[in-house]
Amino acid sequence: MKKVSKLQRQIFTITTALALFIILLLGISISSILYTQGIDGAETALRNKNRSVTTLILGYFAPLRQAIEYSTSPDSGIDHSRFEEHDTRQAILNLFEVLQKTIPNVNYIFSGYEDGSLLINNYTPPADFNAVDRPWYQAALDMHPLISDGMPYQDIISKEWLVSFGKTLLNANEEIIGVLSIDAGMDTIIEALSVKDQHYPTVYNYVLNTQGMVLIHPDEGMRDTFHQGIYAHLPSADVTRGSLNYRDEGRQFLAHFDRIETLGWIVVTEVNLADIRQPIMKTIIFTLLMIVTGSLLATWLMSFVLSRHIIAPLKKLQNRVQEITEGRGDKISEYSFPNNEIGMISEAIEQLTENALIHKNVELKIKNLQLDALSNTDQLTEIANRRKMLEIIQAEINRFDRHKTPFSIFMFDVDHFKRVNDTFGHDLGDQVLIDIARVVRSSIRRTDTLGRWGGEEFILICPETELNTAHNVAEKVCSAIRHHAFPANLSITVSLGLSEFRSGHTLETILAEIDQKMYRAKQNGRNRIEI
Ligand SMILES: Nc1nc2c(ncn2[C@@H]2O[C@H](COP(=O)(O)OP(=O)(O)OP(=O)(O)O)[C@@H](O)[C@H]2O)c(=O)[nH]1
Repeated sequence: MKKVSKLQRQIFTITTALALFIILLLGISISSILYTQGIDGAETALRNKNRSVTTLILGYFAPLRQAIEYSTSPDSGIDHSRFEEHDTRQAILNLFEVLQKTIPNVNYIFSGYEDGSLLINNYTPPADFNAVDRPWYQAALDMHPLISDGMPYQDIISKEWLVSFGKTLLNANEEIIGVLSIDAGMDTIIEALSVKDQHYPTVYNYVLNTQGMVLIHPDEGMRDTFHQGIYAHLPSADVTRGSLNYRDEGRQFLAHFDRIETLGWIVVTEVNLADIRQPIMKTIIFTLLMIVTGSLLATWLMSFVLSRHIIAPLKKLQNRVQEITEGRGDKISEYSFPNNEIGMISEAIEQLTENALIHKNVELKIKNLQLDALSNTDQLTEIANRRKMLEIIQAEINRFDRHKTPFSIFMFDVDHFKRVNDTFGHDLGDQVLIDIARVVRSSIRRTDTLGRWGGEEFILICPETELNTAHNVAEKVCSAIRHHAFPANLSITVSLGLSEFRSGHTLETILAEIDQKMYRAKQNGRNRIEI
């Protein structure tokens, strides 16, 4: 698995935190908007439903009420005070028949009189029938001189739901002589009340009378009961319609009501709030899920894009700098930095690193050279030391082995040097050794190498030099020392052993040989050359 970089993790954490913050803000505002919209929508649906049901009821009963008004008024041409006369009775029955046929939904139209008699077509009342005792008669008396409220009731025989309206009949002296009433079928109204709303199927309608008694309700059990829940929350009678929110038996309801004054009905359209909340909550949860998914996807996409455009070049830069610092800087990088600020900065850093490294390398080379010089040079005389001389001799031996190039080696030791030290001190002794090195170097070829072998012993190597020539060089060296003006007018001589390297010699044997020759020169009186 690809390792996630620290920067990548930081970008991811920041963008995710930002996304969660946005989700929280969006979530709160969208939830509250959706909730308010949902409730508003339900309220509008309740209002519209209620309006349509009320309009239907009004439209349904209007012709019935007109028929009552007409039949009880002098316009009908009937004098009801003469109801006992045969012709009048016949005229009344004829009028009833016409109205029954022409007005839809009319079941019966009839009139009852003070004497208990009833005028009606196609109906035979029971033997003990007394019109004055019937509820419709009483209702009309109660509402005199207006038409009584619509009073729903169930027919005893057919079990059909009916509604009746009535109005008092008056004589010339404006005295009540009877009641004219219409019975109408309620099927159309009950059907209209029970039609479900397409968007809010749990919405239902019912009808109360002005005293809060349930006249019509989809739940049969509620009929003729007092609806305390809503009645307690209904505003005063002068408010004809409106919305209300009430709690009943632990449940909360949203309702819209409309008073139909001519009928004495209150048409209520309501819904249990829990039924409305459920789809709203579903919509909110679905929307929130979409927001969360969308925001997180956008965040991850943003992290990915940022990674591509920021982290990838930085990672490349990191690798490139590492390559350079590990000495693999000459490797051609397959990656080209992007053409933006990051790319420019990356290239600048790459260049800086390269320059810094080149500078460091130069410094290192100088230091190495200095170190090399120090390890190969004698501190006092500044000529090659024993280690370096061994290297040079070995190189000459190798050349000899390959090309048979001749070379000679000298070893010389300062005579009675101890006395110099003892007499003039160590510092002066040092100065003598420095002078010897300088004098000898100036009297030999550039290709010859002088080195200090240790103490007051020196060694000289002369490449491409045979014994005879080497002997001359030795003479020249000894003479130069002898004639040099040393401090304190000291007269310095050396004893010198000299050999030409020949086949059969090795590094060890040639060194041993010249050492012995030098020793012999000492033995033979010093200030001399032994070949
Ligand atoms: N000042 C000085 N003295 C040195 C140095 N290296 C060796 N010596 C001295 O050189 C002297 C060498 O003495 P010896 O080995 O007895 O030889 P010599 O006195 O030169 O006598 P012969 O070699 O027999 O002629 C010693 O006193 C060393 O201390 C140096 O770097 N500086």
